[in-house]
Amino acid sequence: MNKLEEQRRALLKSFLYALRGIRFCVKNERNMRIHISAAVCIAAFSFVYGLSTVEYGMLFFAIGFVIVAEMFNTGIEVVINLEMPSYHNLAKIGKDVAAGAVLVAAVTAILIGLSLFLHFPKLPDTLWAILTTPHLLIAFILLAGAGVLFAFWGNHLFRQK
Ligand SMILES: Nc1ncnc2c1ncn2[C@@H]1O[C@H](COP(=O)(O)OP(=O)(O)OP(=O)(O)O)[C@@H](O)[C@H]1O
Repeated sequence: MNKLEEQRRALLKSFLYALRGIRFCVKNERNMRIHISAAVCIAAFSFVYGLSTVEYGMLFFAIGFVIVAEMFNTGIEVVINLEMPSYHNLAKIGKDVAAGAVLVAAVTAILIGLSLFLHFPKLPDTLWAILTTPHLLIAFILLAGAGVLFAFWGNHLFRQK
């Protein structure tokens, strides 16, 4: 195997490990699935609402920020559980700080969401348009229902090892 092929394989492997990490979080962390479901519903709403390119950038950054925070939290929890399965004050601080980071990210995302969507009369007009357009209403009800199912029972979609 030549050097280039070796590098290509190493790159592919690290990409697969990263995907495995994402899969672990989605499978094992209900909060992660709640974030994903909420993000999909908000993204769908934003397409009806209509945002500028910069606003879409802010929205997707806020979504990614929360998901990344949740993944770091999960990683820290796993390492603490490995190193300190019994009660320890430092383990408690570590987990509480990691959970605090997710809370900060979520509050930041909510503030960004409010600054993007809290515009009058655009917000009530969009909600009214969804409520009075049957295909949009059905699409959002199905999306919200699927989101709830995925958030609370989505772990069953994964093969149990
Ligand atoms: N080994 C430990 N020593 C001391 N306190 C701990 C320990 N493990 C957990 N805790 C405390 O219990 C809280 C909950 O921990 P847990 O591991 O159950 O995470 P969690 O809140 O269920 O996270 P998630 O819902 O994201 O999986 C922590 O924030 C921490 O305060």
